[in-house]
Amino acid sequence: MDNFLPAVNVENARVYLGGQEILHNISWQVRRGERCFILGANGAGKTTLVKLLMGFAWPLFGAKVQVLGKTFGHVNLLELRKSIAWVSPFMHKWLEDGAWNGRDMVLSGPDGTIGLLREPTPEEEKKAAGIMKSLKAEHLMDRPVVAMSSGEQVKVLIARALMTNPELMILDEPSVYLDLAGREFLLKTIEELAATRPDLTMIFITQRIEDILPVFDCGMILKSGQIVASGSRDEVLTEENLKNAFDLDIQLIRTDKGRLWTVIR
Ligand SMILES: Nc1ncnc2c1ncn2[C@@H]1O[C@H](COP(=O)(O)OP(=O)(O)OP(=O)(O)O)[C@@H](O)[C@H]1O
Repeated sequence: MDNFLPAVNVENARVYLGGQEILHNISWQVRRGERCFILGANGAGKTTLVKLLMGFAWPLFGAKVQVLGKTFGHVNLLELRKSIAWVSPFMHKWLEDGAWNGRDMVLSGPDGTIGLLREPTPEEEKKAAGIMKSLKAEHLMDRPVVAMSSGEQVKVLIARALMTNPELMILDEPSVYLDLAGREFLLKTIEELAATRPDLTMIFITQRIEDILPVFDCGMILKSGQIVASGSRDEVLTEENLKNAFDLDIQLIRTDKGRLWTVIR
C-alpha cells in the first residue's frame, strides 16, 4: 500500500445507475486516520458513493478513484476489499439466522462468513478475545446472537470486522434499526474504537445529525448526488448547510459534550 496517498481520493466521479446520473462530479479526499461522516437525506447518493469506494459501482471515464493508495483499474479489488471493513445494518439482520454466539460471529470475520464454519486457530481465538476486550464486550462471547440486543449485535459485527485488520472501516447507517438505547450503545462503541484504533480511517454514513459525534473530525453533505458542503465537522454542520441538505428550517442545539441535536423551527 502507498501510505503517502490519502485513504480515499475521488476525483470528478460521475456514476450512472439504471440510465440516470446518480453521482455528479464528486471529488472528495479522506486522509489516513481521519474519521469522516457522510450526511444526506434518503436518496442523496450515500450508498452509491460507498459502492463506488468498494468497486461495486463504476464512474464514467475521466474520473479517478483511489482507496488506500490503490488506483481503481489497476488493483485487484478482491484483495483491496480485505483491507476495508463495511459494516451495514443489513448484515445485522442476517445475524438473527442460525445458532451462533458472539465468539462464532467474531471468529468468522477472517473467512467473510456469517457464523463460524471451521475450527479457529489459537492465534485467531486470542485476537478475537483481545478485540472483544478492547470493545468491552467480553461478556458477549458466549451469548447467542439471537439473545443480544440490536446494539450488542452491531458491536459484535464491528468486532468481526476488526478481525481482518482493516485499514478503512465504512459504517453504513449502522444505527438505522436501533432504538434510543441501542443507538447510544453503538455510538459509545464507535468512540471507544476511535480511542483504541486511532490509525483506523472511518467513514460513517448517516441521516442523523445527532449521531455525528465529535470524534468525527471531518465530513460532507450529499444532496441529490452532489457534495453541497465539505470540511471540518464545525464547518459542515451549520444550520444553513442542514437547511439546504434537508429542506427544513433546522435549529441546532449543542450540548456541553459537543453533541448536536436538531429542532425544527
Ligand atoms: N440500481 C439503481 N438503478 C437506478 N437508480 C438507482 C439505483 N440504485 C440507486 N438508485 C437511485 O439513486 C439515488 C441514490 O440512491 P442511494 O441508495 O445511493 O441513496 P442513499 O443516500 O443511500 O439513500 P438512503 O438514505 O435512502 O439509503 C436514488 O434516487 C435511488 O433511487
